[in-house]
Amino acid sequence: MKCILGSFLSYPLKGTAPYIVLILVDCREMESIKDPSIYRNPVILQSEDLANYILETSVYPREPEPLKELREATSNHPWGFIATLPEAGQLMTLLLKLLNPKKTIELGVFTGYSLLLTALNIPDDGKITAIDIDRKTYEVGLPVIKKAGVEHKINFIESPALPILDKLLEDPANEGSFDFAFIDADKENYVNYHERLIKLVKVGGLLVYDNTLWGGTVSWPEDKVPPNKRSGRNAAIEFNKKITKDSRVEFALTSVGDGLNICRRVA
Ligand SMILES: C[S@@+](CC[C@H](N)C(=O)[O-])C[C@H]1O[C@@H](n2cnc3c(N)ncnc32)[C@H](O)[C@@H]1O
Ligand SMILES: O=c1cc(-c2ccc(O)cc2)oc2c(O)c(O)ccc12
Repeated sequence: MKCILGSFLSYPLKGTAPYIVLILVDCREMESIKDPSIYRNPVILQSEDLANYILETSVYPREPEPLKELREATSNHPWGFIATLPEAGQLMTLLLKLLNPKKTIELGVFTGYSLLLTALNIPDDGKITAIDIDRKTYEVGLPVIKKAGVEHKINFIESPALPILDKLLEDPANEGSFDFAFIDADKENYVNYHERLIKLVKVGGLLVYDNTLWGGTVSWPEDKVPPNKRSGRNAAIEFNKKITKDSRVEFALTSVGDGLNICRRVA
């Protein structure tokens, strides 16, 4: 279906009647033009060129081969754009190297980019509890995870995350037992995840939340945000507000990728 992108009056020949020229585009393209999320980091960074500069000079050249392979396998998936961005992955890798966690948890696996990078950066006897409602997407990346020799570190659980966190909290031995948590599932539940994870992650451990700037829309007036982006934008605003007031963490709301809110449990 075609949509009207623009129009103008044309006078082809002197003395002839003017006619209206309509500029038609495919409606899906029109949707993209109105929706800045098709551009990587459209508002968070100054420009698309700057995002590409970071990727081409610093991220892609140092991206480990298995992650590149998994990212390429994901690019064919219709929902490929929701995967954790490689520049966010690079910062996570650095955090993992600094923290050296043994026991981690991930909410929102999709095809496994953040999961694989975590598995590559914890010790051989390290363990990741990885939770997602959809095992099929995990299976897209699983051959790459197996080839990288890190599947034994992963306990994949196909389930909504909240009941699994509640189940973990039924056993007091799990309290303060995780070194690192990465949260990238449904954004509307971030505040609920935080209340559980703050008890599961030890003092000194990290909780890293993705998409906390939601394409830059957190700073837009709500009526300027496309309706399909409002729920994520409002969830990110509510979550960031909660973290700012939460004395149990020190944190940095960073503009890497789609906005990583990096929290360290201090109490
Ligand atoms: C943005 S993707 C995760 C991207 C992933 N971290 C990566 O590196 O590619 C979000 C994932 O959260 C999952 N999800 C959505 N709601 C969920 C829930 N309530 N509990 C667990 N997973 C959920 C979706 O199935 C999807 O795979
Ligand atoms: O456009 C999205 C959507 C999601 C999303 C939506 C609903 C869920 O239950 C989970 C995730 O996540 C995204 C994401 O993590 C991202 O980095 C970019 C875009 C989206």
